[in-house]
Amino acid sequence: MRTIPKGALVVSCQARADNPLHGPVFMAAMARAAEQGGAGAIRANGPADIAAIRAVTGLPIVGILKHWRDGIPVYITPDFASASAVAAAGADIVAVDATPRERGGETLETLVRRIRDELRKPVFADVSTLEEGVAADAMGVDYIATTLAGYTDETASPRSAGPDFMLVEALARRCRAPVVAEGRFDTPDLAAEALARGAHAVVVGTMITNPREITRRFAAALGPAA
Ligand SMILES: CC(=O)N[C@H](C=O)[C@@H](O)[C@H](O)[C@H](O)COP(=O)(O)O
Repeated sequence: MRTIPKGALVVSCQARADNPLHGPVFMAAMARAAEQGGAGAIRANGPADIAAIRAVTGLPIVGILKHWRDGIPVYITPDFASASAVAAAGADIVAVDATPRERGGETLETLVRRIRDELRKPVFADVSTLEEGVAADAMGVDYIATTLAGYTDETASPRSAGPDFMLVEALARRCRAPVVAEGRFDTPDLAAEALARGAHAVVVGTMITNPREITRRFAAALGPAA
């Protein structure tokens, strides 16, 4: 069974439908580039991308299925059907939103149990607070990640510009499961600092796999061209 190695850089290869790099061909190429650059695992969204990435790499894949529904805040692998699709596509580990928000399906506890017992996959819990991480830990998840810090009503204001190091540290102190730092790790130094503060691994998405957003940041820094 593939697991996330200690100290690994996990590269998130995701591109939404409005992104010119959307689609399995581009995401598989991103994953190959990430592997060649030294990634220890890949995070990917949706069965098509996951299957294409599975075909080109032996790295562990943390799979999710983003599913937006009107009026329901939880969109990262919200239910067992999504988790099953992610596992069937070849993910080694299934990541789920582990906040206590309305999820429009089975309870988080049931979802975690079914992924472990029926799909026989480790569960990667995306949380936004220490309390959520501690609760997920008690449910027996295999990894706890800071993915949603800054993206829930409770944590969005004020959303810090950088990563939530306080949460990484607090989770690492309190939880049995390894803690993965994720969200706004925009420089190599920030990623290295996460490990020093107790993270088991670090997920980096935007700053490695989203050239449109990287370009925006450079363009904004330069200001309008004459
Ligand atoms: C909040 C949410 O939906 N996060 C998503 C989770 O899969 C992705 O859109 C992020 O890119 C990923 O977490 C990596 O973070 P960053 O791109 O900041 O390095």
